[in-house]
Amino acid sequence: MPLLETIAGPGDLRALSPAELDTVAGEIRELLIDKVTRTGGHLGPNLGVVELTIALHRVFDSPRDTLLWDTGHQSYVHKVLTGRQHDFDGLRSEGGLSGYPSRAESRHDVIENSHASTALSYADGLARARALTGDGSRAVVAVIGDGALTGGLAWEALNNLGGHRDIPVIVVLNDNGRSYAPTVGGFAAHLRRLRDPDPGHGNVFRELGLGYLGPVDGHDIAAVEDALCRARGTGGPVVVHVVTQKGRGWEPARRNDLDRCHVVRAAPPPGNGSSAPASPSWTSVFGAEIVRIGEERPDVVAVTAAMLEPVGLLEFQRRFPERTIDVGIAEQHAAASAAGLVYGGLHPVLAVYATFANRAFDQFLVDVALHRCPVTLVLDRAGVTGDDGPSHNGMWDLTVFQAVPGVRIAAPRDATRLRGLLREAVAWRQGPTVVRFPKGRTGPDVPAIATHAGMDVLRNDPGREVLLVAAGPMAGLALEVSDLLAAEGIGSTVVDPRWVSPVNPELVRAAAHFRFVACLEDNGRTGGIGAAIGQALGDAGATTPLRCFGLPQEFQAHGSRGQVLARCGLTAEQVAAEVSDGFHRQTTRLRPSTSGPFPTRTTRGK
Ligand SMILES: Cc1ncc(C[n+]2csc(CCOP(=O)(O)OP(=O)(O)O)c2C)c(N)n1
Ligand SMILES: CC(=O)[C@@H](O)[C@H](O)COP(=O)(O)O
Ligand SMILES: [Mg+2]
Repeated sequence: MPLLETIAGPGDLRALSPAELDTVAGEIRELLIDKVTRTGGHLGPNLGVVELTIALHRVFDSPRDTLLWDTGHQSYVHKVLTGRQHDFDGLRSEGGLSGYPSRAESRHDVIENSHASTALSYADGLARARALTGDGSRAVVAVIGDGALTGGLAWEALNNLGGHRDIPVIVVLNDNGRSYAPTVGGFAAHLRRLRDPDPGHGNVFRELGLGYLGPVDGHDIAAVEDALCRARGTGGPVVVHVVTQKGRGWEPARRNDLDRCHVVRAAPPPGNGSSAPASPSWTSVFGAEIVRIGEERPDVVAVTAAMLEPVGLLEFQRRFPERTIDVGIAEQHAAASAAGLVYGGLHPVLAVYATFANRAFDQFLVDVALHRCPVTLVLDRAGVTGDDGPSHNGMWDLTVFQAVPGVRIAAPRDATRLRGLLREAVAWRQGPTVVRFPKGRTGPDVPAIATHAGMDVLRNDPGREVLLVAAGPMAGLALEVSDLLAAEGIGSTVVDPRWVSPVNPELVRAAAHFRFVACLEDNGRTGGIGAAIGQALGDAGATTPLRCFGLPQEFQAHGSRGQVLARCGLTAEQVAAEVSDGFHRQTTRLRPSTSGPFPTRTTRGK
């Protein structure tokens, strides 16, 4: 029986000999490689923290002591050691193991979100609380990667931690030299020097008021344990600099110089050798078009926040290395520096995942939009992403960026529209633009039968019964809904605004002529496109009822994109049923009625 089978919880690690610990480490790697290559997930990062996590759980007594994982994508080993080793067949599947820490799964888990650079702030707050409540004997340990440490929020926390030398926090810097690609910037260079110790090493942290221990070989369990015990003994804020190898122990990762298998995709289900040629990914369509634009526009520069390949900028960097900027995991800096790039005469195209743009809202608002900077923000993974869990869904960008004065937001419905709208966005010099598209493949093009005032008409019903407004790739869903409505005798017109914000006044004018309007979007309903259209209809004095179909303003547990959309009522059948019901109720309301909704006279005695 594998020795790992005897590990029901962290306490079982403490009785093992060094040789047995090495055996357990090997068995964990085998488990992760076997399971994650099938389910998909963050295999590289987790193979790099096997020994580190074993050492952490031997030195600290979780959950009495608290282990915080920054970004959380590297917490699989932690899950294996805290009673969940048999749950990995369901990793990232609906109802199965989350790809990130989850309080619902275990009392050993704390930070559930997947947004980088927040754990040190959590640790600072928790340690202060423990000091104030007399709970200071419970250790607070935060594991943060060298990539996450390029995020500004982490330095805000370090500044605070260094300012309170009597509050113990153990910062475990998991330094594998990479985000996806090798980490960038001056601090990354400093870490590289630290990895080759010299007399002056660790002084940055000491200057900041934190202790420094390291560099420690992160694959030597005894050495890591010794450093963690010494760190605990300092009684104050201290950094334990652990040097690890991302993807350690797996040959495909060792050979992968792009990202050490940061994320591996789920193996295709058996017998799924689909013959139909897959359509291109949204990301690849963007990546190819921005290169063509780069050839025509020497003022266009591409900016990434440590995700060059994931956002499709690898070829742009190969072609225009001097016009490609990787700022590290620093979306706020990216947005503010984009304003500087504009002031210097350039047109930045900042490509990030939609959910990560949330943290750059203020810079986009007052550094970019206030100055009417022509920055183009390209939001990949806009809408439901699904298996990466609630903090990864791109369900806030339309809400957040519609609030920015002067911004224009485009939502392409297919590859052809993405190419065209990206060009329109980069050609727009009067202010910021946003182009958003989802994760996955574009699917076939959805042709327009007509265009009107910049909008594409995809289906036209002269009866003016129902108007379906589809934002971006919801066009496909809208056409399916239209078919279902037609089957029950309800005519519908389908329109793709292309530029979804600000609301096209021609859309408002046309909508007022229909008996029922429905808007379909892959964003939260609060402050979404539907809400904006409703506001515009009201402002225009139109009385046409509007139904907004979007994501409920809730955190959506992980699952496939299709499962989450169905959970949110965004299937053709669900939408068509609601539209039909609303339409018929409206029709009933429109019939001349003998009595309004309120009694015409007070009935005596009742
Ligand atoms: C705010 C934010 N931006 C981008 C990402 C995407 N992302 C996830 S992990 C990662 C790299 C993290 O590198 P590091 O912290 O060194 O951890 P490692 O994977 O090397 O263990 C990035 C950029 C994110 N999760 N959060
Ligand atoms: C942890 C993190 O934020 C990224 O690694 C993200 O999970 C990648 O998402 P995709 O798999 O959609 O590229
Ligand atoms: Mg790293």
